[in-house]
Amino acid sequence: MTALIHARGLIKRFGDFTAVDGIDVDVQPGEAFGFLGPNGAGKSSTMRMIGCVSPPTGGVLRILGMDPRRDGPAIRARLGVCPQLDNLDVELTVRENLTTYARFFGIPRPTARRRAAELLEFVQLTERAGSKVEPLSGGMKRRLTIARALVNEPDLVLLDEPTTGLDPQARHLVWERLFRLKQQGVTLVLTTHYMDEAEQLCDRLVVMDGGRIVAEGSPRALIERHSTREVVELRFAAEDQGVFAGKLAGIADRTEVLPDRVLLYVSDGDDALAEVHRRALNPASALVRRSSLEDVFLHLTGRTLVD
Ligand SMILES: Nc1ncnc2c1ncn2[C@@H]1O[C@H](COP(=O)(O)OP(=O)(O)OP(=O)(O)O)[C@@H](O)[C@H]1O
Repeated sequence: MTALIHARGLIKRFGDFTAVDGIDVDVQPGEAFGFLGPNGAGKSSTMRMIGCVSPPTGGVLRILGMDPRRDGPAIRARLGVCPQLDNLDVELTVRENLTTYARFFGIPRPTARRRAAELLEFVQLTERAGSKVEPLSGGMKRRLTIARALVNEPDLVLLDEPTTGLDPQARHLVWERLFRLKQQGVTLVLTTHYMDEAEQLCDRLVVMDGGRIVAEGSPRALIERHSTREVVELRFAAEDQGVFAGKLAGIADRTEVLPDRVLLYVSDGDDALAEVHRRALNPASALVRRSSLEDVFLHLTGRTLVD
């Protein structure tokens, strides 16, 4: 099977600054693939190269088997792009945003109208079809941007931080729609700094930090490889944090002391918490949870994903 995205040693520099530092990526048809990393990791710079709007400084990049340096327009015609900031046309109605965009791809008017109706139904905006974009909520605008990205029936959909800035309810609605697309076999490539988004949506992902890929795999495989089954999160009064952290030795496979909490990486959280209590340490709060991609990131980089 030919990879829809094939990158080897891909580099993006801005002057002396290297934003993407030699990454290797392959995305197969039907996959939901993610770039997970904190702000500044190089995710958007990578997406912009994949979207053929920013030329690579070095390395190999093939999109849909073509070379962005040579075949940019042909590639772009087969991509659906949902940029980080909504760039909808506020002068137009919701429906017109789709039909006008369809015209850029040379889609005949009747087809554009039919497709717009289907897509508005899909993103649950049919009732707003005739209204202007401005009064829509952030979640509605994002859903419209996703609908717009689907107008040309793309082979590959690129989503740059699809739920950044949305409230939890709006995020879930976007996730639900993206999940539907994934089920339909649409290839999705997304960037995110939300580990729950990556866990929910991505079949496979790369963790990026400082322009490099620091780990690659399915969310489950990454957690199994780089974390323990459970985590105990302990919070102590600020003045006690250092003292207590010293008394936790030997309880966990690994202990992380963060400014606001101590994390114990263990196979059995309840056992570990019982031992904390046996040592007469009284945290202000204690939580046992499963390991997440946040823990993977912390382990690999020594930093939290969202600061
Ligand atoms: N046009 C540019 N000129 C100079 N530096 C840039 C440019 N675009 C991005 N950068 C820098 O490259 C680095 C990576 O940026 P990028 O936007 O790719 O990161 P990101 O992982 O997508 O983070 P974010 O979530 O903030 O978008 C950052 O340090 C950024 O300041």
